[in-house]
Amino acid sequence: MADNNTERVPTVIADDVHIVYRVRGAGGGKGSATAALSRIVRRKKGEQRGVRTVHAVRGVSFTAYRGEAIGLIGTNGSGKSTLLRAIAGLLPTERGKVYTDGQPSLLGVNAALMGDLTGERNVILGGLAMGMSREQIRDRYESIVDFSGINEKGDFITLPMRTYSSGMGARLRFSIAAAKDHDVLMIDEALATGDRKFQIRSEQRIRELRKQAGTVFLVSHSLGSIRDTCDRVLWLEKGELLMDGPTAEVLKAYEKETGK
Ligand SMILES: Nc1ncnc2c1ncn2[C@@H]1O[C@H](COP(=O)(O)OP(=O)(O)OP(=O)(O)O)[C@@H](O)[C@H]1O
Repeated sequence: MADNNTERVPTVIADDVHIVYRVRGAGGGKGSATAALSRIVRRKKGEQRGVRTVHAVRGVSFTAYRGEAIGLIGTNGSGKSTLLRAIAGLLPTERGKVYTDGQPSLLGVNAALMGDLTGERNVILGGLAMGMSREQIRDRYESIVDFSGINEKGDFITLPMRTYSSGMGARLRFSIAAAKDHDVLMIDEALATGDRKFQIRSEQRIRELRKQAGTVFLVSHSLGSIRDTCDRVLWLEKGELLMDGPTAEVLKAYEKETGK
C-alpha cells in the first residue's frame, strides 16, 4: 500500500449518483400493438414522445482516496463506463453529485485520437490534450513510443493510426496517458486489449502512478488485471453498487455469483 495512503486524502466523492441517458428517435415499430402499448405507458410515466430513457447508474456512493487503485467490475451493461464518464465530468448527473480533487483524466479504448494521423502526430496531439507542453512531449516522446511497444515489429509509429490493430491503438493511448502524472487516472479496458508483456508493463506503471499520490480507477473484465493492480474493488450490477471492499473479498463474491 502507498505510504501516503495513511493520510486518507479524498480525491473523488460520489454521493448518491444517478445517471440517465435519453435516447431520441427510439420509438421503433410504430404500427405494432406492443409499440402502441409501450407509447401509452411511457406517456403515463411523463416521458417525452420519441425519447427513451436508460437509468444506467442508480444511487452510487463511495469515496476514493489518494494512493488507491480501484477496480470496477460487473457484467456487460452494468454501468461501469457510464460511472467513469460521470466522474470525468463528461456526463451530467440526474441526481446526486460527484466531487473531485483536480481534473480526472479518462483513458478509454475510445479516447479521441485521430485515425488518419500517424501515431507520431497522435502522441503530440494526445500530449497537448492532456495539458503537456511541447517541450514535455518532446522530452518524453521516445519513452512513450518505447513503452507502447508499437515499433517492436517495424516502424509503425509513422503509419496512420487506422492501420493499427485494436490492441496497438489501446497500447498507444495508454502510453500517452501514462506519460503524465495524474491526480485521478481512469482506465477503461485499456489493459485487456494489450498482450501479456504490455499488461505487465502497464501494471508496473499504475503502481508508480499510485506512489505519486494519484488515484487510479480501472475498468476491466480481466479479473487477473484487477487482482494484480487494485487493492479495492467496486462491483456494479444494473447500475447499483453491489459491493465495495478489498479486492480478494469482492472478487471471491463476484466469482461465486458469475461462476467464473
Ligand atoms: N450513449 C448511450 N445512450 C444510451 N444508453 C447507453 C449509452 N451508453 C450506455 N448506455 C446504456 O447504459 C447502461 C450501462 O452501460 P455501460 O456502458 O456504462 O456499461 P458497462 O458496465 O461499462 O458495460 P460493458 O462491460 O459491456 O462495457 C447499458 O444499459 C447501456 O445500454
